[in-house]
Amino acid sequence: MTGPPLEIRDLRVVVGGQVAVDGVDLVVGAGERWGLIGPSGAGKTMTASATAALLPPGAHATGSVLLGGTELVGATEDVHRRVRGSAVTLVAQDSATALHPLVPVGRQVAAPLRRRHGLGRREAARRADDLLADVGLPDGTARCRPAQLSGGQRQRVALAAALACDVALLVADEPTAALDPTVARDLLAQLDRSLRERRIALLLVTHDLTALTAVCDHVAVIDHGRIVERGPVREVLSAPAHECTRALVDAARSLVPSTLPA
Ligand SMILES: Nc1ncnc2c1ncn2[C@@H]1O[C@H](COP(=O)(O)OP(=O)(O)OP(=O)(O)O)[C@@H](O)[C@H]1O
Repeated sequence: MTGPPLEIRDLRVVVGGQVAVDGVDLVVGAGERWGLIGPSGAGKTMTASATAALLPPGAHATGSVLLGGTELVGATEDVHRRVRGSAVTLVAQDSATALHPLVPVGRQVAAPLRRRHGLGRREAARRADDLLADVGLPDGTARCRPAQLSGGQRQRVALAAALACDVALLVADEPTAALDPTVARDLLAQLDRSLRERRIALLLVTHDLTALTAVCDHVAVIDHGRIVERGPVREVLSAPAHECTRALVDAARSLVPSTLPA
């Protein structure tokens, strides 16, 4: 890999005739954990989708998104397919729904290990067991089908599958939005540990400033498709300079007064 895990320059995304992302610049260095926050409709998901080579049909991107030196903007679907799972992987709010309902989850975690890393069946199964244990799932989980697991356990399986890809950058779009607060907190703690151990960089899209402070070291605030403020999480949240950031911090404080930096 050459260059940082992610380097976005002057990214513009037009979708449905609307400018969803309007000149975003963002560099995520090796092992850095960036949060992307902003009001609804600000362009967070479109930025994350462009980064994960997963823009919806009809969306048109210009500018540059370099993943470990590979340009995604204007690249063919072949290039996009190649970087997904080798340079970047996405965990979304509904990633668990992407699991096949009839296939034991161990085989689903093992699949990228076999496909991308060429491991044999036994070795891949052993690695999948390790990964499921690493994300805090009990022994025997590998044999379960998704319906036998809770929502939080299924999101952990999705995280294990993402870690199996051994990428430099994980993009997570509201990975805990569908979980209750306790389960969400545990999953975020797990995400934090897993990324630290592997030195994987993160781009986390979230509405939840508690999640942001739990996992990220840096934050970028996006409004109307533009980044309006960025910096270390504690600095930005304790002294927000832009009115959009102030509104997000005030709203979060009114809900959970004690969990944000003073
Ligand atoms: N598939 C689509 N077709 C047309 N317009 C879209 C599509 N997806 C998003 N948009 C528009 O692009 C803009 C940015 O959307 P995006 O989903 O990136 O916002 P967001 O910041 O993630 O919002 P939220 O926090 O509500 O998920 C919005 O104006 C939205 O209406």
